[in-house]
Amino acid sequence: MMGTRPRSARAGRSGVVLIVVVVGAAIIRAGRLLAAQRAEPAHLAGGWELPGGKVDAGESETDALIRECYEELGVKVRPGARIGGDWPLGGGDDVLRVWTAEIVEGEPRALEHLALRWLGPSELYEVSWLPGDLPVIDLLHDHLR
Ligand SMILES: Nc1nc2c([nH]c(=O)n2[C@H]2C[C@H](O)[C@@H](COP(=O)(O)OP(=O)(O)OP(=O)(O)O)O2)c(=O)[nH]1
Repeated sequence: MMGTRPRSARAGRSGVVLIVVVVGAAIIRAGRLLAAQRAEPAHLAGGWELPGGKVDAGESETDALIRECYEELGVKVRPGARIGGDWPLGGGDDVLRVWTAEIVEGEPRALEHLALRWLGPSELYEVSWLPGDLPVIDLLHDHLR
């Protein structure tokens, strides 16, 4: 969530499309999905998301997923299957790319989030997901049943 590392966006001259790739981890355990409540920035605070964040320049997407889960949750994860393709974020060219992920070490803690919740299929829509996440959550709903 935090940091000042260079990003993988293609910045620069006019005509070049800027794309920020955000990776998200669908951590599912015993039929429940791990949801995380954002602490910042102010306009997103309180919204719920999949743990993850922006891919750094030169970093693979799955390495970014592993890094973000360690930074945000204090756990080591192993990425699994990709869930869908590019999920559009916020009306621009930014996209969310989601993988299932298995925790191989540690127990998740909210190191950068306000709260964490393990949501079963009947609880999945009890939290206010960030708008861009809703189509992904619909798809993940099928994985939980
Ligand atoms: N991690 C994550 N971000 C999401 C999801 N859905 C969604 O719209 N976003 C948005 C929120 C943010 O605008 C952006 C991710 O930014 P971030 O702040 O988490 O990224 P980062 O960890 O690399 O942090 P930073 O250095 O830019 O502060 O993507 C989601 O499910 N997970």
